[in-house]
Amino acid sequence: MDASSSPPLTAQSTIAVELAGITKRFPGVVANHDIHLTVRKGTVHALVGENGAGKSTLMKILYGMQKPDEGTIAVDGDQVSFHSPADAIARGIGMVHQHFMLADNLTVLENVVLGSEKLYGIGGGARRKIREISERYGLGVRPDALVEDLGVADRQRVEILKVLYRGARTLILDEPTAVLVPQEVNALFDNLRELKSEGLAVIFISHKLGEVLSVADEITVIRRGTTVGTAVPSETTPRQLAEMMVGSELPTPETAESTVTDRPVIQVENLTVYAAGGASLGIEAEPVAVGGTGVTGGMTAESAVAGEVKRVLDDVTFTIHAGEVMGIAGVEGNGQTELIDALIGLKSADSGTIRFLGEDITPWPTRKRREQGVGYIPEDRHRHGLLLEAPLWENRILGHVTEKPNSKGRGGFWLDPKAAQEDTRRIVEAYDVRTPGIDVTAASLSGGNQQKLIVGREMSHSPKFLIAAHPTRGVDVGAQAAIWDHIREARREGLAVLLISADLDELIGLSDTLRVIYNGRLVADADPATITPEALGSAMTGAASGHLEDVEAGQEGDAAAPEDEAR
Ligand SMILES: Nc1ncnc2c1ncn2[C@@H]1O[C@H](COP(=O)(O)OP(=O)(O)OP(=O)(O)O)[C@@H](O)[C@H]1O
Repeated sequence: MDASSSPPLTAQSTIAVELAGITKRFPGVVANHDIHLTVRKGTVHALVGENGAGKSTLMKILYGMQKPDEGTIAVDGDQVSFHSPADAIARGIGMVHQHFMLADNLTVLENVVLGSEKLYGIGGGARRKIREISERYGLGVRPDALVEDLGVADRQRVEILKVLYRGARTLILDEPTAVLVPQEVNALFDNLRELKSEGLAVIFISHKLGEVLSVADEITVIRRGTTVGTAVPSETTPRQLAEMMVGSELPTPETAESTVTDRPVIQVENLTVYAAGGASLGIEAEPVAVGGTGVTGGMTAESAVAGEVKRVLDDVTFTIHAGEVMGIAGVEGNGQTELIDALIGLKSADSGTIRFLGEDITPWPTRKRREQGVGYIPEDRHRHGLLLEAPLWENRILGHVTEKPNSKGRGGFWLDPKAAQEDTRRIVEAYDVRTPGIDVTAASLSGGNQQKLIVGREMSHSPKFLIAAHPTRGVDVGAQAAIWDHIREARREGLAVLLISADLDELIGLSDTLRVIYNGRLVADADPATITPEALGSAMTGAASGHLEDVEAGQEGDAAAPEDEAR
């Protein structure tokens, strides 16, 4: 900054937030040790570091969710002491969490005013304010839209608007791009630039180092709980940034050779699932009585009148062979969740069949599928992957209580806590789960380390078919490479994988075959060796179908690849 510019800005007046000497201890862990962070107004300040480095803890301290053991916080030059998020909000600090906190069945306006009714009321005043903020920062938020009808990117904009409505001048965004496709990431970055130009400060946490370098003005690197330096984006590469994070040179990732065989492991034919409640993809549908109850209670094909009920999965056919990773690209909400649920048995097929190693498993319950070798890395690790309040080793057993020990002596731990504890120690070691021990609760692990534990657990059972939903979401670059290596190693031994990921680099890097899902249908396929993230991203919005290389060459196809094609 040019200090002689007029009117002169004192250093203090340009600083939004200053954290000094922050230390925070948990039993067995020093999460933050003497951390210093200065965030200037009108900038995007990125915070990067390995899983468990202490980023979230630091942000929870700034947002009043946790109290530091030592250190000071200054906002706009004033020393503050926060006892709750309400205190932080009152001083203009806002946080957009990775897991959105909106009520689906309420409108945008209702969600925004909830808890802040005193600010602008609940009617015309609130609506006017929402419109004003939306226009000012280019958020494109409609106050009367129902949140459940909104896609992920729109929900995120509502969350951002919500904190701006409460008067935030410093916004903390915790891994905001993890759930977005490239086009949506660009739109978010445009929004952030608008916020900057109005003098707001944004603290941006991300593991995607390329994005960090493109959007940040300043970068602070945290390693093992302490600040190790700052980086200037124009003079830094993603690799250099990663090396600052880990404190050593990164190994060059191995290149993957194809291991695809011609032995089908999973064969899905004409799989169709109807929306239980109608318009889950945001398309109008007639209400239809749902047959059955509980999680497997989808309606029967007979009860659904064609054309009236939305097919959330529409005539889906594919085969995955031993040694093959099949990636599915798609904007969230296009049938991925239903496909996963149908494969693991949480949702019943309304028509079509699922074969596993030649056997028709369509009527099988989840437990039987799991016992026979279907591994499952769920989309929502908190809801389906972990018992947050249970110790790590009990989480090791979760979902595998009925299994007999396999040839490697793993599994069947229900009556054998010692074996579970031993295997948990092995996973902690093999997957580099950063934890003081295996008796701490899953809740006390950092997000990325929770993910590593789940992946380790599922891989331990030597699955024959792995459903992997966002297997490296929230995981740092080093741990991502390690998880890929584990999956590739199992693939070499014949594992078949269905990979669903919002990370297009991961889809392209790990898959042997690629499909695009749109509106519940597999509309396109691509060769991971040649496709670009941009072309894939564009097909995900429904802009292209058929074989994507053909589309680029101007010969649009109309169907997915032949189902038994092996590479
Ligand atoms: N409530 C808690 N109780 C005990 N330990 C905790 C608690 N919260 C965090 N920790 C520990 O503090 C350390 C820092 O965790 P933190 O969540 O801040 O990391 P992070 O940098 O945000 O990681 P990630 O990238 O995986 O989200 C970790 O070792 C974690 O296990």
